[in-house]
Amino acid sequence: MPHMNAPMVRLEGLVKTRSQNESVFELHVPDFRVAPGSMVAVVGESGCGKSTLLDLLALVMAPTRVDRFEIAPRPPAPPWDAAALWSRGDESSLAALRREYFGYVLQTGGLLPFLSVRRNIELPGAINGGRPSRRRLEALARDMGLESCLDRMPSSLSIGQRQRAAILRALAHGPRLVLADEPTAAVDKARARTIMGDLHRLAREEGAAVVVVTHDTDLVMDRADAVYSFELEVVSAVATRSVCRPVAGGAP
Ligand SMILES: Nc1ncnc2c1ncn2[C@@H]1O[C@H](COP(=O)(O)OP(=O)(O)OP(=O)(O)O)[C@@H](O)[C@H]1O
Repeated sequence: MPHMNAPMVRLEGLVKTRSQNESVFELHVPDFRVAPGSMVAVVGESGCGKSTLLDLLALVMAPTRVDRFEIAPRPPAPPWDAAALWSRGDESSLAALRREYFGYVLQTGGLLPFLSVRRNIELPGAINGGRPSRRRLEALARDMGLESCLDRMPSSLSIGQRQRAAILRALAHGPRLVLADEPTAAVDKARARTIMGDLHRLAREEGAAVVVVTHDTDLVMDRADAVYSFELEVVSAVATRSVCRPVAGGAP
């Protein structure tokens, strides 16, 4: 079916300008795409614009300019025109898109310490009025090796287990786009590899698109379907420009 390879996220000609005191940072994203079932990694040195790009993709930060910004969570239904939603200031549609179709994995997991792992995983769905079925949740937990962890409190889990639980939480309500900000920052290299592998496999099985931001290029080079990086240019004493492009051989 032709729509199977249509990008879930398509970003073209984006510019985001951020200023702080007298310094100005300008991020350029000429062409960024993520296909369903694929994992795209965003790598680069500190300050190159990774979090800025993730915030733009998460629809929590408005682009300064953008030629095309489309999100197609349910092909063959036509994509949402995020550029038009931003230019109309349609916050409620942007919020609905985020709530219904997006999942997030944070650096340190972000599990609430006073709820069991199961309740943590059910929470986003409960807020949206649709918690995952017990069967789905337990099947996913089995798949992630977390069966025995569901009814425990996060503090009794290892850091690696907590991070896998956070991935499970992001995926349990069936998001179409998963945004992961340094999801392996808190674990050692061997665990980080396993977690990245799990994230990729689950995304593929679920047909979700994943964008993962990381400092660790080695970790994602042979795992991601595409890798984007940044060319940072100091324009003047106060201005920096960063251009986000696919790394050779990693174009989606
Ligand atoms: N709230 C803000 N207001 C203005 N400029 C900001 C703000 N936050 C970040 N910046 C600037 O935007 C640029 C990109 O920051 P960003 O956080 O996206 O980089 P990053 O690649 O995620 O860095 P790190 O790996 O250190 O988290 C930096 O020059 C930073 O100083």
